[in-house]
Amino acid sequence: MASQNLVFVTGNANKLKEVKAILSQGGHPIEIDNQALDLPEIQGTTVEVAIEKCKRAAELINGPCITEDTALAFIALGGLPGPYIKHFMAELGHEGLNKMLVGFDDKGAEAICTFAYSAGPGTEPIIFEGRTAGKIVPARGTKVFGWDPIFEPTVSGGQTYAEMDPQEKNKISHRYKALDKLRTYLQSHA
Ligand SMILES: O=c1nc[nH]c2c1ncn2[C@H]1C[C@H](O)[C@@H](COP(=O)(O)OP(=O)(O)OP(=O)(O)O)O1
Ligand SMILES: [Mg+2]
Repeated sequence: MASQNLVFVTGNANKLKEVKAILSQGGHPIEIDNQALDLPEIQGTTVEVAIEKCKRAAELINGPCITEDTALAFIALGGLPGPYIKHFMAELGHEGLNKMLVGFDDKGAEAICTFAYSAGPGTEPIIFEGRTAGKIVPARGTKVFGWDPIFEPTVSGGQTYAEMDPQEKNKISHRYKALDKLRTYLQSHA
């Protein structure tokens, strides 16, 4: 990156908080600015959604930027709701999301974070993906961020994301893993 700060285009305050926390750690902290735009999101794979969203963001702010898409993929449902989790979450809530899996033995799920970096309008965004495996459980913990209360990562010792200390979540999360790749890219292209 050049000397200018990176702009993270997101309307989600909780995402921004975690991204700032994760990128402030390590030897070379990366500072980011935020623009809270509600970008249109197409249907498709997590990568297709992420690429189109980032292209649109770069056009709107007319400069380099990053965007982020979060998906929650239920294994028994072939990866759905996936990138559509926001709408499923809004309509069904934690209880409804659990009920979607009632007929299935497999409660496995994967949290997927897809960052996209655009060097500016007209350039092809680059994708950085992070995945954390776990399962869907009845809600436990603080109801602060989305589906955190119903996602129990495999490596958390039985805690849901919402029961974990935020710093602990940020060490194993889908978002952390994607940002780790983005950080490596930005540092080697400084
Ligand atoms: O770590 C997380 N833990 C729990 N819930 C989460 C997490 N990360 C995103 N979420 C929720 C927010 C939204 O309901 C959906 C993703 O939708 P997504 O379009 O990527 O986010 P958004 O529209 O809120 O913000 P943005 O302006 O960056 O698109 O999953
Ligand atoms: Mg969104």
